[in-house]
Amino acid sequence: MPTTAVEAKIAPSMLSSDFANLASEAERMISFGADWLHMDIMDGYVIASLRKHTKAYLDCHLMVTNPLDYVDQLGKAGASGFTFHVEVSKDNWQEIVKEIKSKGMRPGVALKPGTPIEDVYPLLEGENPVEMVLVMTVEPGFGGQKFIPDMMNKVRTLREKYPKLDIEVDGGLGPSTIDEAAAAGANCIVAGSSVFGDPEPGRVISLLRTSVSKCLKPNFI
Ligand SMILES: O=C(CO)[C@H](O)[C@H](O)COP(=O)(O)O
Ligand SMILES: [Fe+2]
Repeated sequence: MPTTAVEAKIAPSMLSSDFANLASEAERMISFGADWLHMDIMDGYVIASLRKHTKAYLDCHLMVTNPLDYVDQLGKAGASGFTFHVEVSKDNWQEIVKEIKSKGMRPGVALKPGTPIEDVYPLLEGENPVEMVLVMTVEPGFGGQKFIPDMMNKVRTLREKYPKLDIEVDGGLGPSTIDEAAAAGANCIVAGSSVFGDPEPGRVISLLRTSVSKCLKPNFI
């Protein structure tokens, strides 16, 4: 299990950015105080082209059926975190995690709203555990959907069991939903439309961070 302190990580989802200006959009978010850039992946070309322009942590969320097919490609493209879905990796997650680590990336596992939290427990135990769990708070697919508050039960359960784990939430996060997610124990926050759609993205990033930081209990450290 991870032993480092749990920290707030704010990750604007580049799915909501202006794709024609990806490099300057990334630079803009980092200058506004973003910690990570969240990349929703269909293939690795976008990662490779953005990597040429930024040193930022590229937090890649693989919404694909065969994650193993993407490990080598994303490793070469310069991905930082590689988060695959538990629903498509029940039989080969150990091999996927090993491959991710061998390419120098950080493994994470995501689960869809209909998937029980117990399904990720095996991936957090043993010799080669994942280092982050991404609790989807909308159905994967596109930005701008409504946050599903029931998912906070999963976050709470996970935080109680794993005080030092990075727990990421993704979908519908913004000023009106962050307090609920932070109170449940989420520390990595993906936010697309709420950040890119605001005239002051830096203000939203800072608000998200403040909410998470307030809830980081001493026992998480
Ligand atoms: O994984 C995703 C969609 O499947 C995106 O990361 C997510 O939609 C972020 O966008 P928003 O904050 O607008 O909901
Ligand atoms: Fe995502």
